[in-house]
Amino acid sequence: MSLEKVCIIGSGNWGSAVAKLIGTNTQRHGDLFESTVRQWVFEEKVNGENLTDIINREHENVKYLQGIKLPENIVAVPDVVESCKDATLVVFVVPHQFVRGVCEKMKGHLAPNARAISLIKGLEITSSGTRLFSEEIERILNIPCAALSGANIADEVAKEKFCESTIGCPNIQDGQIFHRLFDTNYFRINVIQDHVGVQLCGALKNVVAVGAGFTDGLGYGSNTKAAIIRRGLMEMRKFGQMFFGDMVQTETFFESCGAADLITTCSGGRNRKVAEAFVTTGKPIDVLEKELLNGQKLQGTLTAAEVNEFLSARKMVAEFPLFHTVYRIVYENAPVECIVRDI
Ligand SMILES: NC(=O)c1ccc[n+]([C@@H]2O[C@H](COP(=O)([O-])OP(=O)(O)OC[C@H]3O[C@@H](n4cnc5c(N)ncnc54)[C@H](O)[C@@H]3O)[C@@H](O)[C@H]2O)c1
Ligand SMILES: O=P(O)(O)OC[C@H](O)CO
Repeated sequence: MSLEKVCIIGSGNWGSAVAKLIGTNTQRHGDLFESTVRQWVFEEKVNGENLTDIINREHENVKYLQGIKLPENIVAVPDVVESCKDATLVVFVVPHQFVRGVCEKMKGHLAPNARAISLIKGLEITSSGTRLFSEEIERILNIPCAALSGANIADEVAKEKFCESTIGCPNIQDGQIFHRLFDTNYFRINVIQDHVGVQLCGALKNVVAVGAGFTDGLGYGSNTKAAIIRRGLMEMRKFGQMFFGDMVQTETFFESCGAADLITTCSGGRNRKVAEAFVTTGKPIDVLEKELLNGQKLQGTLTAAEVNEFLSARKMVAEFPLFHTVYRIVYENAPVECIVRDI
């Protein structure tokens, strides 16, 4: 049996933490994976030097995951085609707004038996419909795509603080391979078959996190946060039931990708942090994203707009008061107090 050749598409905060996991596991499971893992890095200058050169020399992504050493078998590559050439396992971990452009460039360069896994927390949503990123990747690259999502703040995972994560993979054999690619004693994976539910949870929790950040900005306490989390969970499940029907299992909301991710993202995530600052400083979201995140990308406000466009087109915003209120506060100058008054 030939060894799986892994590539990672993306190198932000999560992409870098995941590179550490994957680099360790490809060395540990030499019976299954080639050791060398190429990682596509969106090239940029850091102190006048290419980020890829720094990563390959220092074995550290000094911009997106400072202070964490990456295994030496992780090789940063600035050209996306070169990074994915003949890969059999492709890990997608880019902010959701960049997925389509990157996939288009990769067409025709993967191994014929390639499979992918999406770690992206977002949905491709327009007024005409909603598409999961696994579907988008399958459509463009014509390969099957699983999903991984969980209560996983990148900095904590990189510091090896115990957590869990969920892989949704319809193909049981591929699920076992992805399990070996990601699972460690501090990053425990549960594999389920519901890759649709896993991705819905990962995308929609970001909108809830923005709402939770608003309540922090208002100085409300844990009880309010718990109410936002509970309402958010209900709307996430309702969204799944209404638009994906039997493809989403209720049990998935009890996995790490569901309730657990809501708790962590509403406590320690970037969406929460920027939303809190939106209330306390009065600055626009895009300004705060630049000031507070050092190049990292906010997903929740964009997803709030996309979800709202989708629901509006179906005249269904009233059925999702939390999602709609987050949208109104960010994009329509609704008073931030609406986050409790209108849900
Ligand atoms: N950071 C976390 O804790 C975390 C945890 C779990 C899941 N996620 C999800 O993982 C996905 C990736 O997030 P991240 O945290 O790795 O990224 P990030 O927000 O930290 O970094 C942004 C990345 O986008 C790249 N970029 C900037 N402009 C680009 C362009 N025009 N084209 C392509 N790439 C460009 C940057 O180089 C950088 O690598 C997101 O969907 C996120 O929700 C993040
Ligand atoms: O920092 P956030 O808000 O993008 O959330 C990070 C992870 O998704 C938490 O699991």
